This record gives sequence, structure tokens and C-alpha cells, in this order.
Amino acid sequence: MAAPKYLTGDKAGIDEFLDRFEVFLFDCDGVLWSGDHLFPRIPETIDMLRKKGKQLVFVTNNSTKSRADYKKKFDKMGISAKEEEVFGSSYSAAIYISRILRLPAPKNKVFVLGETGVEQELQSENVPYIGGTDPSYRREVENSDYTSIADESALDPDVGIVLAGLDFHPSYLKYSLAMAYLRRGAKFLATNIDSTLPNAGSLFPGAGATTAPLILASGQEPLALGKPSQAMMDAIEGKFQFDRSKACMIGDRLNTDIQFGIEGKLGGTLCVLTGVSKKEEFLAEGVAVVPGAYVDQLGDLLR
Ligand SMILES: O=C(O)[C@H](O)[C@H](O)COP(=O)(O)O
Ligand SMILES: [Mg+2]
Repeated sequence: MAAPKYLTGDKAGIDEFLDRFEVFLFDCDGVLWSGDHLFPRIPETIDMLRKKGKQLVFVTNNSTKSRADYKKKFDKMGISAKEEEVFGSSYSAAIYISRILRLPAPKNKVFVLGETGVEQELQSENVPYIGGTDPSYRREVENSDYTSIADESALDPDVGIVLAGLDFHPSYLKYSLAMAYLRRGAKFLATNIDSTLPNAGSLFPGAGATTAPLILASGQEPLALGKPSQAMMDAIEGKFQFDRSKACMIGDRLNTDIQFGIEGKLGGTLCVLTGVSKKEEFLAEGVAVVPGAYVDQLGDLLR
């Protein structure tokens, strides 16, 4: 495995690197920002790539926001981006359910463990759902719940899918209902299973962490539709029509972003050290996932 090229401060190296690619797939959390903290020179770097005529796609595993929500966040942070350029794991899951899985109605209803981003994208694909941000699920479990879940009288007969994403409001009731739906044969999907979420320069429990109790209790593993899933890469290629050899994935996490680019046979991958993965993780001998190049921060591409 070739050693990754360190580009920070390397003017000629950066020019050569940027000239190799026509398309850049951008991760968001840990690359552009850490929660509401925008990293230095991000809007200028994005503008520089646009001026060079590069095609940009924002590929995030963060399912708590929809494409429309991301457009608002980009605007708030002064980043020039279009809603159509966003491809999140919640959208990836919604189109997988509506266009690939295509369960016959009415048994195509989804029980959601997650936030509004998942709900909005299911709505955009006319996929019925329950659960999610519905406040009636954010309550203590009562004795009657055990009986009504066990005898399935509490279950919606049309639920055929359980979809789990990053959930900031997990509850024992939601886990118990989801487990009962899986026991009854519902398909188990996840937007993503990242273990941690970068925010405020630190790390917090990620989607994988909020889904883990259901995986353990049900004894089932979900099909994850976010990075590094190649179903997501195929959908992105289908939507944005680009030559993979001329595309580069930029991310902060080895086992999602960089693996996604490598398994997707993209022309290159760039790791940014402002998020989850540290350079020691890919500079060590014999590691499986190694980026083609790396920088301390994305703004280093802007000389
Ligand atoms: O837990 C999560 O969902 C992830 O940490 C978060 O979504 C990562 O987002 P990304 O870095 O792919 O933008
Ligand atoms: Mg990230």
C-alpha cells in the first residue's frame, strides 16, 4: 500500500492533486464543520474549487438533517452549495426503500428510530412512517405496554421495516416496539452505523451507538445504507453521472469516508485531520484502509 501524500504546505503537490480530479465528494461532519463550529477557510476553499470548474457533492452519514436542512446550514455558514448537491444517508435510505426494496403497500410502513432528517426524506419519497420524533414515544414504559407489545395489540399491522439512524431521543419504549416489529419479521435497515459523532471539537455517541441496544436485543444486524455502503455510491454515481476515476472522496473517517472511496474505486481519497481519524491510524504498518493523501485541515487546499 503506497504511503499517503501529506499535502499541507506543499503548493505543487496541492496543484497536482486538484488537477487530477473533476469531481469532489465531500464528507461534512469533521471536514466542513464540527457541529456549529465551521473550520477555517471552508467557504473560500469551496469557492476555489467551483472557480476551477469542479463538480461538488456533499455526502454525509448524518441522518438527523434532510437535504433541505443542509441547504439551510450551508447558507447559515456562508458555504455556496445547492440542495441538489447534498446526498445524505437519510436520503440514501429513503430511495433504497421506495425504489429498490419496494415492499407492497400497505405493508411498506417504516418504524423510525431517528430524527426529522429521516422523516423528511421518507416523506419526499412518499414512504409512510411512524415513530421517530413523534412525542408520544418519548415517555416512560408502563406495565400495560409490556402486555400490548407482547400480544402485538400495540403494533401497527402495516409496519414492514425498522429504520434506525442517529437518535437524540432514544427510549426503552421505542427499542421495545422496534424489537417486536423485527421479531414479527420486519426488515432491519440503518442509515449508518458510525460509532461516534464529531461535535464542538470532541466526539459523542454516533448512530451506531444509538442503534446498538436494538442490535444486541434483537440479535439482528441492520443493512446500513450510508458510507461505506456501495449501494450509496451507485446511487450517487447514478444521480450525478461522473467518471469514478476522475472523482475524489474527502473525509475525516477511515472506516466510512476513505473506505467508501477505495471500495468505490474512485480516482483518489483525501483524509482531513479535523475530525474522527488520526494520522497514526493510517500511517501505522499493515493497516487496511489508507487514504491517497491527507491534510491537517480542508482549508489547507487554499493556498
Ligand atoms: O453518528 C453519526 O451519524 C455520524 O457521526 C455522523 O453522521 C457523521 O456524519 P458525516 O461525517 O458523514 O458527515
Ligand atoms: Mg465525517
